[in-house]
Amino acid sequence: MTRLSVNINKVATLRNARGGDIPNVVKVALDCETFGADGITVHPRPDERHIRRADVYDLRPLLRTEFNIEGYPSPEFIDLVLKVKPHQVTLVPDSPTQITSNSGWDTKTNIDFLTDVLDQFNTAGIRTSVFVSTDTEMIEYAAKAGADRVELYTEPYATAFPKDPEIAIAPFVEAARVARKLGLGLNAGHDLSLLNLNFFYKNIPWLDEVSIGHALISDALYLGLERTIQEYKNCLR
Ligand SMILES: CC(=O)[C@@H](O)[C@H](O)COP(=O)(O)O
Ligand SMILES: NCC(=O)COP(=O)(O)O
Repeated sequence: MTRLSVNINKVATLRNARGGDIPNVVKVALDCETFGADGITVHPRPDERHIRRADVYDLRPLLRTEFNIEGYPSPEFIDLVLKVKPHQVTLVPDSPTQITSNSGWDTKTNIDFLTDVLDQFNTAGIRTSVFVSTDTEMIEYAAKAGADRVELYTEPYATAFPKDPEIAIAPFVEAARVARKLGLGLNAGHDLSLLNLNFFYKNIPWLDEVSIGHALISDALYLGLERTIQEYKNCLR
């Protein structure tokens, strides 16, 4: 079964636009779970432009499904994750000024850093995932660093999909096979949508989890949150 983790960053973006508590991020997360989400993902960024540190603490005791925290492993991020102890932490190589994640790790260059950080999370009993491109050497070094899983950065797939789905998926199938051979679990995310998700799943059915935010929350404006989550779940069958 491929799990759907709903990324609620964009719900916090909307909340922050007015400075109040509408929409309430915790309520939306709990509703996502009620509507069928298998997990909740947040990506607290240093400027707290969407998810705030306080949201992460508020969510932890109330969620009933898997909690995945993504982010760059700065000392502050590591401290937050070790205190909150989510089910999974996903390491992303973002600089503080980035608009959104736009690449996977260079796991070879950063092997010492990643090994040290992953060791801290593994010791704390938190499942670890490393955000990577489809470059198979990067996946091999993620395994060497001690990751439990890799998350494939799917923006290049989403961009190439409308023109030629077969060409778009090919490097992802190869990367997924390499990850499986290395004994790594497999996640995927970024720009997955109702348009491209089912084809991705059909080609890589051993995928453990997808985390989806931007397109899913946008679709919910038209379809409502409950129907949207059901439609995304239908893409994973
Ligand atoms: C790690 C990743 O793929 C990102 O998609 C991220 O979690 C989304 O972050 P923003 O919501 O800040 O664009
Ligand atoms: N890890 C990817 C994620 O959580 C959501 O990415 P997106 O759907 O907002 O592009």
